[in-house]
Amino acid sequence: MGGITKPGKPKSKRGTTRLRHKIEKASNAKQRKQRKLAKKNPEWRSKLKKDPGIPNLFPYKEKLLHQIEADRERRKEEQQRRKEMAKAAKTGTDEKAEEEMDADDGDLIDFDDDEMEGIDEDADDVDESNPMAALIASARKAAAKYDKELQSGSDMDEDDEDSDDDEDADDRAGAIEVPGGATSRKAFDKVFKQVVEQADVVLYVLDARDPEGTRSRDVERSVMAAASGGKRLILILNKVDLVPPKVLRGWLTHLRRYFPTIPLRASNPAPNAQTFNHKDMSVASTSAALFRALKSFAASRNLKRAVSVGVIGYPNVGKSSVINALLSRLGGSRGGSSHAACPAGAEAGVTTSIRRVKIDSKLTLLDSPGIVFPSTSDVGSNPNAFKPKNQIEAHAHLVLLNAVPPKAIDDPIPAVQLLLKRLAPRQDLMDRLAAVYDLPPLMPNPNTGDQTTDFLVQVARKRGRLGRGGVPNINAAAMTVVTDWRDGRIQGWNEAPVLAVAPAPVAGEKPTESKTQDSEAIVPDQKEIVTEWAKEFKLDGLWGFGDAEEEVPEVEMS
Ligand SMILES: Nc1nc2c(ncn2[C@@H]2O[C@H](COP(=O)(O)OP(=O)(O)OP(=O)(O)O)[C@@H](O)[C@H]2O)c(=O)[nH]1
Repeated sequence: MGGITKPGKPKSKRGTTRLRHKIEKASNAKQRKQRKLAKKNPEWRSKLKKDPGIPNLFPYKEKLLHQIEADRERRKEEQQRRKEMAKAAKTGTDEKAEEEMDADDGDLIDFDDDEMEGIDEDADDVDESNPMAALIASARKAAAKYDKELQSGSDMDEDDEDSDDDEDADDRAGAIEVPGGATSRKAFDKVFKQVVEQADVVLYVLDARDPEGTRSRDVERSVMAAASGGKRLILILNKVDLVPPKVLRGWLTHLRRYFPTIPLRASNPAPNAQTFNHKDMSVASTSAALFRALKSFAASRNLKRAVSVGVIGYPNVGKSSVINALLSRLGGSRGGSSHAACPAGAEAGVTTSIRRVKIDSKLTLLDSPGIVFPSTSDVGSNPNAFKPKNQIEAHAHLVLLNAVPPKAIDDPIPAVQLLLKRLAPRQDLMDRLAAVYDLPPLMPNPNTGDQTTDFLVQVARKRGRLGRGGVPNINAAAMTVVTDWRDGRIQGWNEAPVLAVAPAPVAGEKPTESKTQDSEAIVPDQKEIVTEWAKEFKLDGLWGFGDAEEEVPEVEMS
């Protein structure tokens, strides 16, 4: 036996190379075809989209599951009822049932709306077998709708220049790192120094919502150091549309104890901002008043050269808007953004980085604003400044002053906490805040006394700031709140400090005012200086601005 093979039989079972290749080719072709078919098959996609559900660690899981379950039950009951009524109507035995069914249809729509918290009627389109997915989808739709609304609002803005400004502001804000120590700080400080040095009139822009918070005594001192040389400092109380007239009056009275102060609306508000209707305080009229004051000053100086005007202030108070408002008064050429091409009237031969725009033969505008960065020494020297408890609160305060660029805000939650703390004593403002997000009245948590987390969870759900598995992303919600605050969609302001009045006026005598609360006066004769300067700027007409008793008008949505 062993080893002998019969002649004529093949030695091995191995096929020919040609056959092997043929089989390989056919197999590859078959696999290719299967892959192609699988791609076309819709099941393939839906398999991948498996909902991961709510993570166990999510603190509101129970609540959410309950809600989903109740939702499902009610929907089932409604469906059952509709079925029965449809059956009755079909048999024609009960006409009433048909009517009822019609009415019920309306109810059902209402019910769906309620359940989806009024987010979107289209939410019904999504897969009903997965309520969690439906909830997330509808919330996302609401977020998209809201973002679109904001977008179209800014597109519809009458003044294109404003939206350009916003972009510019964002760009520039992005360039600035957190105030206090970035490399770009040096460049900004240099511009600030140049503006103060070169300007005859320094316009110090303050935010009307928190004038003392955006006011630096150090800056005022540095400008005043050059006052004997004829430099003037004027306070510009900007964004007056974001505070009620009574609050504005209080601040004008307070600030005019230090420097001549001019109220201003430098720009139109952001879309959906909640503004107040002030008599005679439009963008055009207030910027015209400022322009007139500057022209009066230039005329009173009667110099051979033009008087130069510089603008300084905290980030985001509206410095560029003030420059643009003044530039827009140039005949024909719309100021546009501060980065617009230098108008033809610009003086040649300027060696610094600051451009000068010639407004007329007597007036020149330095068209780069000087940014004032908040400093801790201000808090010490300003008796009216907010005193933060710790580092976190100090940062939150800066965020609420809009002095921190959005990219540099790592944790916006403390800012929302501080905002709620400030608004809490004013029930009307708390109610308006709830209304902004379409929430029920805001209540402090009975256990912690704090409502920040509860509030942010609700905002996240309303605005579709949801993470994986529909978990509310409270960080993103907090950022939304911070942006809404920055753009005036959330109302809030500080009231001016009340001046102490001597207790018992002698009969027949006028009550005498005691010293201002600011014990450290900038110069001894502040009152005299303010009066003298006001004359140079012919502010007498403006002096009574806002003094007349006025009713606080209704809030107006822009
Ligand atoms: N409601 C309201 N918003 C204003 C007013 N003036 C300016 N703004 C808005 O405030 C935001 C900041 O304005 P900017 O002029 O860019 O402020 P800025 O001080 O130059 O800002 P930075 O360049 O970041 O320092 C913009 O969204 C403006 O539209 C105003 O009078 N009322």
